[in-house]
Amino acid sequence: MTTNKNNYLSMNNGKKIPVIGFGTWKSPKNVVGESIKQAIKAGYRHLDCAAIYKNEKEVGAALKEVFDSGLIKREELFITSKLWCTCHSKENVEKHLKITLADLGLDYLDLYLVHWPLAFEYTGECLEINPVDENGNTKLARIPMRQTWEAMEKLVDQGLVRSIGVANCNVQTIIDILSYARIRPAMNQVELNPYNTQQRLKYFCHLNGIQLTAYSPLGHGKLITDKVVCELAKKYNRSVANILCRWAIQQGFTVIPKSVNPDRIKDNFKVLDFKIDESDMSILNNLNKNLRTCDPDSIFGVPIFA
Ligand SMILES: NC(=O)C1=CN([C@@H]2O[C@H](COP(=O)(O)OP(=O)(O)OC[C@H]3O[C@@H](n4cnc5c(N)ncnc54)[C@H](OP(=O)(O)O)[C@@H]3O)[C@@H](O)[C@H]2O)C=CC1
Ligand SMILES: O=C1CO[C@H](CO)[C@@H](O)[C@@H]1O
Repeated sequence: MTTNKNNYLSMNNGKKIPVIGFGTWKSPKNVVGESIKQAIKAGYRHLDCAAIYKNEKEVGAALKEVFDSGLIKREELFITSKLWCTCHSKENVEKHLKITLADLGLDYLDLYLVHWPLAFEYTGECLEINPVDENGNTKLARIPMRQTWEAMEKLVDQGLVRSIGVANCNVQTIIDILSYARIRPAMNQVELNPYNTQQRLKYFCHLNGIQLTAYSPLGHGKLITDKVVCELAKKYNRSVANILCRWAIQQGFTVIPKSVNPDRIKDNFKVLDFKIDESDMSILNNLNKNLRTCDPDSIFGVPIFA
């Protein structure tokens, strides 16, 4: 087994999160388990899951195998999951965390995130991405973020989750949460890559002690063919994915590339043993075009970043 060379970042509650994690969105049910096992063997100690990815049962089966085989202990892993937008009411927050825990076969999560600062009508235990009315408009629910956040805080009190945070939050939404939070968000997981550098959000989160996780670090695959990044990959004798993940780590973010390909899973982890020069970091930052792969306007018809 590969030696665990994970580096960690400290969150505002003193808990540590490995800087390199493993994404699971769009990992099909029949391969996600194998990819989780390969990731753990390659050295990943941080797994990024979500109820809406609809593969948590399969992730859980793989975790059971690795725990039962003695390959790794539960406490050596940092496991994140996320509350979907249809489950924001105070009753549903605890109910759906417990469904996620049962699916993953765990008795606690290291980090539970509110997946979007958006509340949709409840669709029952079978989650829908966005329930729509007869005109195709997303059915929003009148549930203030404060209700959801207070329910998230209770999960920490009960010992069901070690840390809580948010995803896809802009500066304004975080200011709102900080105005009533008893437990401050430890993490904001957002789209971060050289096409979407989010400098203002980075500055704000840093000032307020909130760590950032870079999701879609490869631009959901789109950045892999970028000419500038390909040139830098040649210069450093690294893969394009390595350059992109290293860019995120050097900004102080945790990063969660996804792959179901065994060679890429191994390669994407090799980002802790080289450094990109400051001048090349600037070249990467200059690629910014505020491009969002996960644009809530196109996914849900709700332009929350406008
Ligand atoms: N909080 C949120 O709202 C969101 C969270 N996320 C999280 O972030 C994770 C990562 O983001 P994601 O959008 O999946 O996209 P990534 O930016 O990680 O890119 C994944 C894509 O790149 C391919 N790929 C992976 N490694 C390589 C490589 N070394 N060379 C070439 N191609 C590669 C993958 O294909 P293959 O599998 O075939 O290798 C896949 O198509 C998600 O899986 C999820 O866990 C993502 C979006 C939103
Ligand atoms: O994590 C994510 C990926 O899948 C979801 C559903 O399509 C996205 O909305 C979300 O941001």
